[in-house]
Amino acid sequence: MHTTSYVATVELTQFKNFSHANFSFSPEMNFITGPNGCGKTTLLDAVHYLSMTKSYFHAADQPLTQYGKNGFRLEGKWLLHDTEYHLTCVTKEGAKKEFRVNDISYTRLAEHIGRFPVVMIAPDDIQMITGGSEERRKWLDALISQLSSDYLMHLLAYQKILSQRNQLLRQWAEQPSPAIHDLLDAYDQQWTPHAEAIFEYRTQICAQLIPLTSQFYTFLSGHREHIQLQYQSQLHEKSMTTWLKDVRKEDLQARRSTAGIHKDDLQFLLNGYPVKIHGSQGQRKSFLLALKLAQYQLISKQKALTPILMLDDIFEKLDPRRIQLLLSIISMDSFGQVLITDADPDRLKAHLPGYPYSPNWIELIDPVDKPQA
Ligand SMILES: Nc1ncnc2c1ncn2[C@@H]1O[C@H](COP(=O)(O)OP(=O)(O)OP(=O)(O)O)[C@@H](O)[C@H]1O
Repeated sequence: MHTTSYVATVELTQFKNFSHANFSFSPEMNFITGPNGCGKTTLLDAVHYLSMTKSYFHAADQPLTQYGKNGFRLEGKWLLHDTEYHLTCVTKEGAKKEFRVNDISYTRLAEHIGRFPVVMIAPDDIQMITGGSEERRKWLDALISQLSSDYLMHLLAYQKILSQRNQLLRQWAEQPSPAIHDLLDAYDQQWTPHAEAIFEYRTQICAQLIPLTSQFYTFLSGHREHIQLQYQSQLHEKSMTTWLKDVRKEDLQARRSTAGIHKDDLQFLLNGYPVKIHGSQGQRKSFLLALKLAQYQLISKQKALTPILMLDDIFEKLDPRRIQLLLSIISMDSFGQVLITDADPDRLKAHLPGYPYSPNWIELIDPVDKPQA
């Protein structure tokens, strides 16, 4: 039996265009509409921030702080297993970010990740399909990190050693010394167990993710198209230890680490051809939706609770039939709270007759006293 995890209210202070605003949400479907630039995406990002301790769209906090201010505050009331949680985040220029749940701060922010799960789908996510392999690894890493703090720990350690190892290789190129081999041996000994653990996690997750994504895509295409996905990793061929021995010379020449799980990728095929090259815009978007819905189902299954699903302006380029099929998927019992933004309320209204719940509408207006840069 799944528990619904949902956000009941959020309060935003000095967060982008919101000087101060409160919002209440339904535990089921929420439609957020309003003209371009009124803050629909920002509202979803506030929910994401409270759930993941960071923005979905910006790596740093500074672009989120309202122009001319020196920090922002976000508060939210979450319901999880019928218990209320108050999440608060306060940022101030030059000070450490404060993050509290029911007035208790974390020693490490990473401890918060995965407690109040969310899945976001936004237009730029299409980069996962059309962009380089880093986009797909980032997505897979965020997914698995929500499921396992052990994975996140391995990933952070792996990345730290990768950057130190690359720095060492660059330094060696400037000042070669035979001591490099002992130093690399020491790094590699520490590095290998993290690589093997990450590979193991990715293999296990992909084994579940691949059939789920295929099912969602087949459904979204009205059973007319089929996809294939593949987890690609050098570690399928041989162990990390063997790779590191085999590429030592190459690493020294290239002045960077040429083998490891930072080279992994996911391959997406539609009817046997790379969707990145051959897929139409609607087909690529459907692929993205199928991946994210599979991500949702995985998190939901492993945590035995339904994450918050946020769809930011994703209907563009989808034909009405695919929109209807998508809405029918997310209105199934296996989905919990959904937050959808669209600048066009009529597009959402057009699909309401087939929708089982009466949604909560949040209509944002273009603020007259919009803060200026
Ligand atoms: N640091 C900031 N301080 C104040 N306002 C900001 C800041 N950064 C961005 N803005 C403004 O805040 C608004 C944020 O808009 P947001 O992207 O949330 O709108 P939206 O309703 O999703 O728009 P669209 O329909 O175009 O996607 C924009 O008007 C933007 O110019």
